[in-house]
Amino acid sequence: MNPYGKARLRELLPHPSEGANKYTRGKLVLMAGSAAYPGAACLSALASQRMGAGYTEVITDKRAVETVRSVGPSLVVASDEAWFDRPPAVATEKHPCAVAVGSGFDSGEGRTARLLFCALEDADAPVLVDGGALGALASDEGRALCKRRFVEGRPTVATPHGGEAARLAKPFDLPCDDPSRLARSLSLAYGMVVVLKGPDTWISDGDDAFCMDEGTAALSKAGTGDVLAGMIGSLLAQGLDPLDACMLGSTLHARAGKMAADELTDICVSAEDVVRFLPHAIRSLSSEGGR
Ligand SMILES: NC(=O)C1=CN([C@@H]2O[C@H](COP(=O)(O)OP(=O)(O)OC[C@H]3O[C@@H](n4cnc5c(N)ncnc54)[C@H](OP(=O)(O)O)[C@@H]3O)[C@@H](O)[C@H]2O)[C@@H](O)CC1
Ligand SMILES: Nc1ncnc2c1ncn2[C@@H]1O[C@H](COP(=O)(O)OP(=O)(O)O)[C@@H](O)[C@H]1O
Repeated sequence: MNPYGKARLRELLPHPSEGANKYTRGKLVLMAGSAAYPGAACLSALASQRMGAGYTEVITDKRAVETVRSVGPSLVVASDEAWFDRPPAVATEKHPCAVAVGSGFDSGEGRTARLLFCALEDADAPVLVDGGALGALASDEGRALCKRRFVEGRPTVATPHGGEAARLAKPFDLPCDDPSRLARSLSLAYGMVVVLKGPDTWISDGDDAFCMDEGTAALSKAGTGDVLAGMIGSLLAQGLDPLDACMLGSTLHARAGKMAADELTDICVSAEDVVRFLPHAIRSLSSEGGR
């Protein structure tokens, strides 16, 4: 039975406590964007802020810095050149944090694997892997680092679409015809929580596989996956358990897409609209009755 009914999801909403400050609410270090795809970093960062993280710091290619800065003055933005000299992200009970890496990365660039491996190796905090970094996760070194994080109890989450999931499945020769089975087998093979995106989204921690089927084809537009990565990263940064963060983030993303389509038509919805309608999705979940 799926325990993620309305009541459970409502309980997971990360309302700030009375005495909260931006650090106690959680910091997402978002390693995203490239010269080719600066927009993905913008979408993920705006989604992270809307989803409640107290502090969203974007680490991006130096050629994308100004673009990302221009979408939101409250974003803290830095070039990835200084990344390797920084102290690693460490999550504590007082100051939760998470790292999201890969949305808008260019899989053809050498920096992609370097940044991913550095995040997987150093971060003593949940790490979400998305987009252009998923190919490097499937490499020998990526798989070994992921397994090590699992053994050490450091959570990793991956958010592949069907094409990216097939790349992750290849080194293990996993069959890709059944999404529920694929989400579960990828989770077990890598030691991570998997969000396998598609018309239905399958979420697995290796033990269970849950279907999130509240989406709409209006979401099938470039950038909506970058928004989802920012939302789930933000929830991880606020200290939610990885499976809870994936279920709540995916459901709110689907509902925001539906509410946007109700107002704008299923033709017109863009990734930016999903971010814009997120508050409506949160308000509707907060006020809904029922289990
Ligand atoms: N505004 C921006 O900056 C944006 C930046 N973005 C960034 O771009 C980077 C590259 O990401 P990407 O998804 O565009 O390309 P890639 O990883 O090569 O996969 C595409 C190939 O996989 C296959 N495929 C199979 N199933 C599939 C499915 N369900 N959904 C989609 N594809 C599926 C399909 O092949 P087919 O099966 O059709 O032969 C297809 O040819 C990444 O970092 C991302 O974050 C984007 O988010 C857009 C907005
Ligand atoms: N037909 C569909 N019905 C419901 N949701 C969909 C559909 N097509 C795509 N989506 C959702 O839209 C998002 C697309 O993510 P992704 O493929 O990574 O796009 P991008 O890389 O362009 O950001 C996912 O959350 C996916 O579940």
